[in-house]
Amino acid sequence: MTKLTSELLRPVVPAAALDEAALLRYLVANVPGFPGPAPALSLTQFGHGQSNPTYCIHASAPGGGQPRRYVLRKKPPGAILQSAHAVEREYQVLKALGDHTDVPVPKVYCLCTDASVIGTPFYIMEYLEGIIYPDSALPGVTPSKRRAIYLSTAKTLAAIHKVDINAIGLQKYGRRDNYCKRQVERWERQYLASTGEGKPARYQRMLDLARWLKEHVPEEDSSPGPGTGLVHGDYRPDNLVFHPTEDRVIGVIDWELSTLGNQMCDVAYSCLPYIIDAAPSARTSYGGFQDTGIPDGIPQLEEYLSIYCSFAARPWPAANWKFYIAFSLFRGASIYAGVYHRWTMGNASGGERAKFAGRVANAMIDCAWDFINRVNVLQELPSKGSQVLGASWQEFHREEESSTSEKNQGKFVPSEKVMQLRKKLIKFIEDHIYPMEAEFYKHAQSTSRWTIHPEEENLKALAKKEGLWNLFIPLDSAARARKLLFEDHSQISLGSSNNLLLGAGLTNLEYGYLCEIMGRSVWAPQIFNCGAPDTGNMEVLLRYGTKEQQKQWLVPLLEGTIRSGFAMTEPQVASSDATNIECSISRQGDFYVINGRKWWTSGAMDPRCKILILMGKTDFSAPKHKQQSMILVDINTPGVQIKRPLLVFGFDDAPHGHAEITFENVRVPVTNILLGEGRGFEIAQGRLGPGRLHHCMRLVGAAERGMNLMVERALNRTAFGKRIAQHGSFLSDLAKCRIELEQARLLVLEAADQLDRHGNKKARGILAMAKVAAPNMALKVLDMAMQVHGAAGVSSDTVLSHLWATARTLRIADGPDEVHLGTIAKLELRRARL
Ligand SMILES: Cc1cc2nc3c(=O)[nH]c(=O)nc-3n(C[C@H](O)[C@H](O)[C@H](O)COP(=O)(O)OP(=O)(O)OC[C@H]3O[C@@H](n4cnc5c(N)ncnc54)[C@H](O)[C@@H]3O)c2cc1C
Repeated sequence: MTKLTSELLRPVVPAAALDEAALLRYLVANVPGFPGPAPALSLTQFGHGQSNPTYCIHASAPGGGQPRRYVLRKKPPGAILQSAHAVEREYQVLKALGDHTDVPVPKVYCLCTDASVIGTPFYIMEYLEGIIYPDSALPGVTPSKRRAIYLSTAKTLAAIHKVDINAIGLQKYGRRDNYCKRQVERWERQYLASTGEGKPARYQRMLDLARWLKEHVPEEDSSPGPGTGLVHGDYRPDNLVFHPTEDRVIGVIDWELSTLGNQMCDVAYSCLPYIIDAAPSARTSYGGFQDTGIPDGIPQLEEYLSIYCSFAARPWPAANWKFYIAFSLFRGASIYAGVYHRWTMGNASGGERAKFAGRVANAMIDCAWDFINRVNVLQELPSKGSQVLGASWQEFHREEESSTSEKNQGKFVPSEKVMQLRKKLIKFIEDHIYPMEAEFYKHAQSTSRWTIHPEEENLKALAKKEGLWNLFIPLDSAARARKLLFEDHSQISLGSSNNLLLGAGLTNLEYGYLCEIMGRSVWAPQIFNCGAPDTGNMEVLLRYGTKEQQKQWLVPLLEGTIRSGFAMTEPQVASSDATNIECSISRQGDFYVINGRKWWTSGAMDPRCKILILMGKTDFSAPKHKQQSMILVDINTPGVQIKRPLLVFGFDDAPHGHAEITFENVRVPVTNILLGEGRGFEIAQGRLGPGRLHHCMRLVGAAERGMNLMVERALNRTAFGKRIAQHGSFLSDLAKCRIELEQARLLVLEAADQLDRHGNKKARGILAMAKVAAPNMALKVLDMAMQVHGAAGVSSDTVLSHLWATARTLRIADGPDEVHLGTIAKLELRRARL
């Protein structure tokens, strides 16, 4: 169940009606930009939440036009507990955060402390249209989205906790020391005030719990040191507004309980869904995820915590976890007891649900005692393991990366420019691509599979805007195209808002550090316009295309408005030996006529595919390596027929696909020949060198993703009384995977470096080594990752099986292993003879 902010609005109940005329006068005078001079005003009320009544103001200017919306938040009417419902403090913290930090909060406009206007103080803030998830189990949300929502929740909490309170003027917002001690006393007092004679019944176990907490306050609570600072105080899903389409928090709301203090209380409170389902309802059972099972996609508690710890740079909280959870339950119980008390007096703002709040309060108290009596509440990790968890696996590697680059020495140390691009890429993939993977898969399995998911084009536009576009283009190829296309000052417009169509001026080695990142998701490369076979085809056009060919086909490929295919392989001949190719290209006047059958033309099923580079024979009687030519074929030329999509272990890789295609008397202009008749092999060498290496780079990235998923799984899954990560066999397999991965990565980087320094021909030995090593390594790592995932690993519920299937094809595609091994062996023997 998800709710748009607007869906939470209800008509204002008579008891909550405000003096609209007085309010309007105040708004016109005090809210900058409020529609004036005499706007029409209407009010609705937010139906969720149990604390300060919150209204939506709809204001339209007299002449009509789009009404503007604002949010008004006020103290509840009637007698209220001292220090509760302090809207003035909410306003103060929202203003400080909004003005000085990146913490997502609604903008505040004004604070009215004059109770004569509408009966109580209130403030006005921005209306955020977004999604609120009232149920922590996120029913009706896809698993990948659930995961993204939880990760964003953890990261946003970390962002709040990292705020420098001195820098934003909140140093006097509360005391940082002895927070828990003071809180236990405060909430005990509130509980006593909400229960007892003439009020709802008091539960003795709550008073016992208060005593236990006072006796177990952690040592760290007594000083204002690390781990203290801004505390939200009620950090849970329904106080977060998410972006309508992206899974990120756009507004943290309800700061009523915020103060300075011990931030681990916020963390534990945000973890309560794992312990208890505290939503007030008529239920009698309140088990959290750890009792009822974690909904698919929601990370394990340890992972959620590790993300928080890594982003907030906080140590693993196992030592005092029992206290913090028990405290959160205690505080929750006191809050609910207050809500229930207000309901019995008829002034709870949360409507009918408040009548169940008393029941939930008692369930929280019982749950706290059950938790206290448990032997193990959070995995005590050995110091090294907890370091990894505390920094999260990805962060751990990121830290390693940045410390390496800081030293700025050694052969494979990326430059600052590359590191910046790499960071940007990682962020882009984590923020925009991982969260869409499940959706892309769903689309690729639906009846619309051969169409493009609209979000793919949106993400391409975003990637281009961020300068993450065509990064694969090597310096020398870019230089040639730039010269050809622009030197004569012709009016060729690249038609793009940025000038990055010819890449970022990177060497193959530099691109290696980036291409690897793209390999982590099968959907990523094309979003950065760096997917095969387009990159190889663009490379051919960049290096060998005439000016006219570049204008017609290269420019739209660079723009990403069309896609392309490479048609070499034929079903009837062993195509690993390209001299076998039989497709004929015969000249007839101003045309070439093509006849033949191709298969495995990747990308040709894509509706955006407009151009094929076809390899065939122009002269069957020429010397063996001079018979072949490459020619451009518009896919819509009469005689080109797509016969069927081929499947790779059942994956058809829609919407790009791998096509079987027939060519029957296909006539293309002679100007479509590339470089000249008989020069196909020459081009193939130029195309396949970098292209092959890109596959290897991506395979390193795919393996790294496999490692990542494998480690996360092993840390979170228990078998035979231990985490999988604690079983000896796993540890040695994991270590071996890491060794193989690093070996392959170094080989790939070395090949890229040699390609840059010596060119294709001289680097062919090391290129062949990388081409054999990378897929075999990736297969081993991904296989191990699948093994650790058990049945889930071979299903389509994780990305592993698809990554594995793709890696397996690369022991064949772009030349089978045996051919590359032959190249390596020949060079070895030749060296021995010298
Ligand atoms: C997913 C995928 C995508 C592809 N995309 C494209 C594409 O876009 N365009 C395109 O043109 N092609 C593409 N291909 C085809 C691919 O390039 C060929 O499959 C590959 O070149 C091998 O050719 P073949 O299938 O005819 O195998 P064959 O040449 O028949 O070889 C079969 C086997 O024979 C053995 N063998 C071959 N040579 C030797 C040797 N010298 N020594 C010892 N053993 C040997 C190897 O075990 C080899 O696997 C793709 C293939 C796949 C699986």
